[in-house]
Formats: sequence, C-alpha cells, structure tokens
Amino acid sequence: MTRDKAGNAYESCSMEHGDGPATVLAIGTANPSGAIVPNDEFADQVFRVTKSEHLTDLKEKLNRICHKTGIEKRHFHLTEEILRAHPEFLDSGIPSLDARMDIMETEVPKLAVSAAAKAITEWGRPATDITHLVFSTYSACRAPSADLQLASLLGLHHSVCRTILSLHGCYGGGRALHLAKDIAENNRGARVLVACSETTLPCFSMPDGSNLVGHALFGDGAGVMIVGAGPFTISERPMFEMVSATQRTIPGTEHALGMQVTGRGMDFHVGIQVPMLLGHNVERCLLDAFALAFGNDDHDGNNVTWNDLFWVVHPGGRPILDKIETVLKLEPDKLAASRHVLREYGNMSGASIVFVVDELRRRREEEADHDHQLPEWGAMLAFGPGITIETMVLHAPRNPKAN
Ligand SMILES: CC(C)(COP(=O)(O)OP(=O)(O)OC[C@H]1O[C@@H](n2cnc3c(N)ncnc32)[C@H](O)[C@@H]1OP(=O)(O)O)[C@@H](O)C(=O)NCCC(=O)NCCSC(=O)CC(=O)O
Repeated sequence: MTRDKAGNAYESCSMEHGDGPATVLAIGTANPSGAIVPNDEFADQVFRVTKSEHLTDLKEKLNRICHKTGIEKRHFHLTEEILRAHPEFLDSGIPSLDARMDIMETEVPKLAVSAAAKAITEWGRPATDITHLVFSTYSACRAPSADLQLASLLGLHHSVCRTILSLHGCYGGGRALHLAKDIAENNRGARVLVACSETTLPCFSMPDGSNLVGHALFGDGAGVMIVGAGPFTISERPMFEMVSATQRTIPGTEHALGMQVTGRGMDFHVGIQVPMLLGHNVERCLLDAFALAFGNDDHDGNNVTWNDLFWVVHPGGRPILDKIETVLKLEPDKLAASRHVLREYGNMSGASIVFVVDELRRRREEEADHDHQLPEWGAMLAFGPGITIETMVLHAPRNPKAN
C-alpha cells in the first residue's frame, strides 16, 4: 500500500505480472429511475408521445415486433416530462444533439456511479484502491468525458489510469472486460473498475419505417465489474476467472450493424441478417478461445462439450439467442441468464453482459444451495458493429459459496 501527500492510501501496481488469470471480484448493476415501460404498452406510448397515432400501420408493426422480442419491460431515463421540455427531440429538422449531450453528460456517469457503488461495497476495499478505470458507452461525444466524471464522483485516486471506449456498441462490455484482463494480468496489484453505462436518449426519435426494431429492443442500464489478478486480499472474493479472450471480426459485415452520430442524435441500423451471421460464426470464435485457454484446438479433447459449460451471451435479441442455442445444440436452460436479462431490461447494449454475469452468479448461488452440480467452465460472447465478436473463456469454482 502506498500513500500520497494528502495521506490517501492506494495500491501501487508495478510492471510485474499478477498471479494467475484476471478474475471478476465484484459486480454491480443499476437502471435509471425515469420510466419503466411494460412491453405491451410500449407501442401505444411511443405513438402517443410522438403524436404519431395516425400512422396506424407503423404502430401495428411496432406492436407485432414488440410481441416477438422476448422483452417484458424496459427502463428509460427519458420521460414524457423531458420530451415536453425538448420538443426538438421529436423534430428531425431541428438539431438536437447538443441538448441530448447536455443530459447525457450528467446522466451517463450518474448511472455508472449507482452500479459502481454496489460493486465497490461488495469488493470490500476503498475506492482509492482502484488503479485503472475502463469506461464503455455509446453516449459520449465530449472530452473530458464520462470516465473522468465517474472517477471524480467515486473519489478515485488521481493516479488512476482511465480509458474510455466509445461507440463499440453492444460488444463494448466484452471489449472492456478483455482490456481489463490484459491490464490486470500485466500490472501486479492492479484493480480495474470496468463501467458500462448506456442510455437510449441519443437514439430516441419519431417512429418511422427504419427505426422500429431499435425502438423495440433497447433499454437503459449500467453495469460495473471490478477485475484483478492475484494475489488477493482477505476481503476479496474471486468469482469468475477470465482464462482466455479473443476478438474476431466477420469479414464483409461492416454494413450489417451500425450507429451514426448525426445533428439530431444517433441513428441505429440493425440488419435483418445479424442473427444468421452470428449463428454462422460463433462456434469458430469459441473454438479459438478454448484453443487459447487449453493450448489446443479441440475443446472436446479437454472433455468440455458446449452443454458442459455455463453461458454468458449478450442478449442482443431473441432470434440471436435462439440461433446460438440451435447451432451449438444447447439445452434450453443454458441461455436462461441471457433470456432473463432480455426479458427484464431489453438490450442495454454494452452494459447487458454485466447484467448477465450478475444474473448467472445469482443463479449459481441459488443452485449451490440446492447442492446442484455446477459447471466449472463457461463461455462469454458479446457482439456488435463490425460485426465484432468478443469471446472469453471463464472458470468458476464449482461451489460459489466455498470461497
Ligand atoms: C425484430 C424481432 C423482434 C422480430 O422477431 P422475429 O424475427 O421472430 O419476427 P418476424 O420475422 O415475424 O418479424 C416481425 C417483423 O419485424 C421485421 N424485422 C425483423 N428483423 C428486422 C430487422 N433487423 N430490421 C427491420 N425489420 C425487421 C420483419 O420483417 C417483420 O416485419 P413484418 O411484420 O412487416 O413482416 C427480432 O427479429 C429481433 O429481435 N431482431 C433483432 C436481433 C438483432 O439483430 N439484434 C442485435 C441488436 S444490436 C446489438 O445487440 C449490438 C449493437 O448494436 O452493437
């Protein structure tokens, strides 16, 4: 432990490597308190607040889409009150990016603080012991950005090394964790706070023929994890070891998924072929990540089959989960944590993966109470524009309560 001139204690980290793989030490999640919208009321609400009820065909289509998403409710910062104060959000002819950014500048770090406070409490060490911060969001277009605000709000030490990942979209959480793994394993004593905070505020617009799927899928949320490699302190409780991590881009698919910042906010494009493209490519990604973890190209050779694993898959959409389940021949409960997060919160872009890990942890603890045999090995999949797939092999104690 080192102390600065003001007497604050902080863990110094060195150029030496940490012991063993980086490990998830704490998790926290949060959603904004603005509005919770049940899925079966969503289309009515969007068309009412945007004064578009005369567009009956579009409204019917949004209703059809909503019923197929597998979502039951979503949380939003954006309320009718905010919309009344900002009529420009509903007029694509008037620039509204600045007004949206003014709100996001406060709300994105604030949401991250709520999640981080839970993670830090669980971690059991002072916030000043955090050595690195990796912040991922698609809602930051200014510098200094949400990472600096989060560091200040949490009272992190001024020596903390900050990185902000912007516009990685739904694979932002996976990329941030991959980066945290590299940092933790290469800097002995490092404790990395990974924060993903997403709000749909930049994307909200009048419903039209091209944005209904975006309206139906996305929600707001923040997820935080604290990651570090050994040696661990007595208060730290290692949960999921991050054994190997890979990134793969599917060639020729850059137009399938995308986000674009415009004067009126942000446009999303979700191509209809995304579930199929992911279905064709996930197994190759998993084989690569397992080859890296076990030093060979044959996960079966290590007596691991896909159904022996626990699964953390970005809940990008119901057909994506269905496709992955089909191609990997997974038993129906294997993606239960992802389906739960999709159902309760929708697709919260990069933050979703943290919610899935948290839900999986909760389920494993519950199953351990019933003396169920839990899988020791797991796989994490996050994907987004590129199309980019982040894959991570995880390892967890068979009994999560034994630590
Ligand atoms: C939209 C859906 C709920 C519809 O469910 P189904 O496909 O089972 O139902 P369906 O085939 O009857 O389709 C219902 C209607 O939706 C339309 N439809 C389906 N997918 C569409 C898409 N990607 N873009 C535009 N329209 C789409 C169909 O044409 C149909 O229109 P009609 O009724 O007129 O015939 C689902 O396809 C879905 O969740 N898709 C999104 C999956 C996805 O790509 N997620 C990634 C999000 S991005 C992400 O996670 C990463 C990131 O952003 O970074």
